[in-house]
Amino acid sequence: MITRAGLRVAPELAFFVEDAALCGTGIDADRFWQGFAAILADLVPVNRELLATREHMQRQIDQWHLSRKGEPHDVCAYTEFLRQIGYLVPEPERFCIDPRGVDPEIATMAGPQLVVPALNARFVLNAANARWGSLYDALYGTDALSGTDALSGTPTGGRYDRERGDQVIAAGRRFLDEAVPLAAGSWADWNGGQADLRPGAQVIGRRGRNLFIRHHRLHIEIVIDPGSPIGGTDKAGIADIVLEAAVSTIVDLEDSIAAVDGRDKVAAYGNWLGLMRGELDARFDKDGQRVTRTLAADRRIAGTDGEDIVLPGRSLLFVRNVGLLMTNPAILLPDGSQVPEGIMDAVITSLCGLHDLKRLGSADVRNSRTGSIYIVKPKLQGPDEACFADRLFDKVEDLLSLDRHTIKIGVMDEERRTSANLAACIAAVRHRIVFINTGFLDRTGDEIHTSMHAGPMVPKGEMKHQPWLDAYERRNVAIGLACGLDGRAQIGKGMWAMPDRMADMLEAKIAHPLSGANTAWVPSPTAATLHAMHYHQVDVFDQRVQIAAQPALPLETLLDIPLAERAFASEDVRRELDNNAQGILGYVVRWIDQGIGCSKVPDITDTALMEDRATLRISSQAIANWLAHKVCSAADVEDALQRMAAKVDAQNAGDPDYVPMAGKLQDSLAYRAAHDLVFKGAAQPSGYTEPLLHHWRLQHKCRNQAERVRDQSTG
Ligand SMILES: CC(=O)SCCNC(=O)CCNC(=O)[C@H](O)C(C)(C)COP(=O)(O)OP(=O)(O)OC[C@H]1O[C@@H](n2cnc3c(N)ncnc32)[C@H](O)[C@@H]1OP(=O)(O)O
Ligand SMILES: O=CC(=O)O
Ligand SMILES: [Mg+2]
Repeated sequence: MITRAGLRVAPELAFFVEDAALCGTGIDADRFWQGFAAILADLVPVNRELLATREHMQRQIDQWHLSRKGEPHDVCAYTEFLRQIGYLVPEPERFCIDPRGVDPEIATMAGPQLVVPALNARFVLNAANARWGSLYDALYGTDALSGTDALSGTPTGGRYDRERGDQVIAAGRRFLDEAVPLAAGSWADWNGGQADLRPGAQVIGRRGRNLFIRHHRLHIEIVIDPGSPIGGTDKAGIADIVLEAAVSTIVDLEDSIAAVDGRDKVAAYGNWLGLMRGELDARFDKDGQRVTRTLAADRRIAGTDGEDIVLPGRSLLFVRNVGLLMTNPAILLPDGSQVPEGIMDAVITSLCGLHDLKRLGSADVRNSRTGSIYIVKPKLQGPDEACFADRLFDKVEDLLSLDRHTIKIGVMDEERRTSANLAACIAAVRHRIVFINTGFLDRTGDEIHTSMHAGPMVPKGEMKHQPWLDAYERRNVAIGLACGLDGRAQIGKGMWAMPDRMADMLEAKIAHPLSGANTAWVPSPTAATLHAMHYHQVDVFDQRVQIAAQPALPLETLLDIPLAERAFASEDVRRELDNNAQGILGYVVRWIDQGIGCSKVPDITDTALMEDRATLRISSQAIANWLAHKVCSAADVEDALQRMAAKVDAQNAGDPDYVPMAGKLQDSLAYRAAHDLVFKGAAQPSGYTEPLLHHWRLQHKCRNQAERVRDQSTG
């Protein structure tokens, strides 16, 4: 560690800050470190107090339930109790948010939001470029059409399947007929000439022969290339239909990555800096070819009125910082304790954002056109924590000489205390808020943890149908609208966590724009392209007029605890335990052994599920809850973990880097991490998985390092 302004800083972080992030900003390194140290001196005690408040409230809630064991749940008394302990705060007076300089992608457009783990430059670049996506590729390469066209699954062979291709082309035409119909006739009969559209959509111009259409503020590019293999088979020469897709993207430093020390943090910050400078690139081999991926250029088109039009080539980028809980050894404070990671993230990701605002990198690539830095803040619990984030961002702005409220905040509504006090949370950041998003995965984990001692919860799969969840989703939109987010900020919905089930997504995820959300999360660029179709089917801004007129669901429904009001058959218990244990092990083994924070983990039926720390929180809390209420015994859980370790080993048999767990469970740090997550789950702060994951990942790094040293010394 090297010393800077009384802080001991990991050398790689100090060098990153001084040799890269500060370069060209005009901020002197000494001034930066002094300012950073002053922020820490001011805010670390507040951060700690807020965490202590969480613990104190949780203990009171636990006590409430324990002292009423066996009694029916009294919602009125419970709500009153939550008010008394300050868990519920008074509703603020009516107000309207007023962030300034918000990009249209956030304020006035409706479209998919992609999330991408920050540590993977190849994916990060792909995400930034996912503003435009080929509809033909998305329909051809997935199971998207299996519902309507009886296309079986995804294509297998490498050769073009003409029959499948024809069905994709027909589906593309159907989409155009529905979204942007011609004044007369069908797109299937269009010959490539002039396109007269029905009111609601406009042809805005051409790029070469390609036609650009605007509808619901989103663009569609009809690619005309009769010389291409696909265009050559088409009477209008249409080679593709390209949709404006991932309107915004979240570059994630939180639940989808494993960053436990200075080295990991610098890798993530480095990718964010590369994006903010417009200079990030990635070189890799794909299908036997060397590929260099860089950021896409904007699309310049000749407008129908003779003026040139520039359409953004890249998704508008947010960066998700971590929350208040974790500390990181990248910086040690004067008292020897670790830096709160969320404070470090705010300072350094904003410093990187300065490169975009000051245009210090590529001259052609810009993120925010309105001069904002967009930070997503996860897992905030209640208005005091939202206030804390506001204060932190004020201080970062002062450190970086930015105008007040340049740094915008996206508030994840994913903890129960935030959902229950959402208007007050929004009020606390009213001058800089640019989104609320229902992160239902974390929210489900918190639902279980908060009421851990109220009784056994319903199985994981039933959570989605519980009254609290409907109340949570609908109240979020209603409160967002009442606080003036319409036209000023995003109201967003959660992740589609089955990346390979695109037909199901097409059927289900239209519910998000229908609910009044102007964005919703998707796991991949392909999913973004397919989900973009929903925003052509639904005019979210019209939809909101009806939603705002509906009566709001009461707070009591939100606070309804999803208790299982029945006994479970032993085979149901076993199935649920197996399912959770398998998901936990499948995810954790990659996290601990390989540092992979988000992956497709096959579930017990071999359906690939996107697993991240939030889904792990649910599975581990679900088992911890059933253990606490003796729905299952410790022996049942041990048995499930052991059997599932063998199953996970088999599922990973093709991975050359995989180290099997079965047969040497106690030697496997990953297995021990999974074991702790369950058996120590009830005692984890807010049921979070980070403390144990970080602990075991650091152990793994130490073990690897020790082995390397031993190998070197033995020659
Ligand atoms: C609760 C929450 O917090 S949700 C938010 C956190 N979750 C996420 O961030 C999930 C983001 N998604 C992902 O990380 C990935 O899609 C995964 C891990 C789920 C699946 O990854 P893989 O198994 O590698 O996907 P798959 O093999 O189907 O596709 C890989 C291709 O798709 C691209 N891709 C997949 N996901 C993404 C993404 N999120 N962003 C950009 N590109 C992506 C890759 O770049 C790759 O293409 P390339 O070869 O041209 O580079
Ligand atoms: O962050 C998203 C969630 O669902 O949790
Ligand atoms: Mg979350």
